[in-house]
Amino acid sequence: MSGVDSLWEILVVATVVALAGLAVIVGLVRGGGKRGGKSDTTTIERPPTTPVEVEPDGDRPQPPPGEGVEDIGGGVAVEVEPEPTTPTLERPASARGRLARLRARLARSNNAIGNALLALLSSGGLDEQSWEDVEDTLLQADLGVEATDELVGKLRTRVQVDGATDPEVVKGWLREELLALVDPSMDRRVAASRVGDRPAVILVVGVNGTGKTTTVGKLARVLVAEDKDVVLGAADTFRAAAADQLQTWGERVGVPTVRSDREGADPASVAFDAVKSATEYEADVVIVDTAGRLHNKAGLMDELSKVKRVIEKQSPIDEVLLVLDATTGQNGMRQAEVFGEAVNITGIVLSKLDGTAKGGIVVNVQRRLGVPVKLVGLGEGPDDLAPFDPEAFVDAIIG
Ligand SMILES: Nc1nc2c(ncn2[C@@H]2O[C@H](COP(=O)(O)OP(=O)(O)OP(=O)(O)O)[C@@H](O)[C@H]2O)c(=O)[nH]1
Repeated sequence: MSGVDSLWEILVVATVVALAGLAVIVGLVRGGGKRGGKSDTTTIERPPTTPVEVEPDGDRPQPPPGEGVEDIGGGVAVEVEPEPTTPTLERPASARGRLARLRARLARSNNAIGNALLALLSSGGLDEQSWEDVEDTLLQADLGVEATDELVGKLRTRVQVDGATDPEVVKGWLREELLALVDPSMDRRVAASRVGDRPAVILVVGVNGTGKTTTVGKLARVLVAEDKDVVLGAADTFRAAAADQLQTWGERVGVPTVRSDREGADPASVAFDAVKSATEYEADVVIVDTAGRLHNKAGLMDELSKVKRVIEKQSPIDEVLLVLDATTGQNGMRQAEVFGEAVNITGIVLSKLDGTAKGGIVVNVQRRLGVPVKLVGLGEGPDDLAPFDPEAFVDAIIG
């Protein structure tokens, strides 16, 4: 064998060895983000760490369409490379006083109830027809038959005994009675603090399109504003974009998302991995988003029970939040009941309360389910989720 041949052989062997080594390194790096026994299905997506904090996008003007294209004259446009940007973190609005801040939105859609009631009650000499009108107004606001009867009964007694028609006095009664129905004594805290040596676990459920993913993203912001370490779990593996959507919410406030690489992956397995990662990460709380499901599809409700059971193999669940679209009325009540049977609901999130004059649903759903409304969604903006405050709510309704 010539010297040249053996040189070639050495070169070939060295190249093969180098390529094999490179392959091993790439494999290790890629595998680095995967977790536990289910490492082939989920990854934890950590957001970039960032030195700069900015206010949320919500109120910032968006770049005009066509930005990045520069007209260099003569009708010729060339693409301009965008300036490299430093990834930035948003600073979410503090949770305190959010409902007061959003009160105008609540009032805009629900003031009509208060105004109609006050007009009727202050009109003096209330006859049967007027009381029926009061009842209708309350029913239209989705207060429910039982609570409506109760409220009208109490107001009738007070009007009979006192006979007052002074609008301010009547307003005071209405405020008192509505507040009693909303029940300020209920514990509305969201369980989001570490329990012993483990993170709190929050599971978010509901039918399609009620606003679950949006709520999880907004809730993460509420908790980040309270300086909590949050991990998100994208167990909505049914809708392709849901995990991306959730991850984007997380990245905006520096929160990692545990998600599957594979569309249609087992949601229980992703939920399990999310809780596991949150434990390893020593997070304060993990919030698991689930796919929207119709309450009348038994298979899907079984799947949800399985997600719950599988998480519980690893950690107790501290909070199961049912997201209800406030505009769905009685159908929403039925959903609430069925979900309540499948998983033990501990709190309600009423989304889209900004677009409906049906604020009475707060009372109705609490009674039917026996669990408190803990959060309300009042818009599509990132900070349009507020802890539910009974007093601010009633004040917004009656003006
Ligand atoms: N006006 C208003 N819109 C909301 C609110 N919450 C959510 N939405 C909108 O509702 C739509 C559905 O929200 P998603 O979070 O994608 O709903 P989802 O329940 O996760 O959907 P599925 O996963 O398909 O079941 C989006 O357009 C949200 O912006 C709210 O409080 N007010």
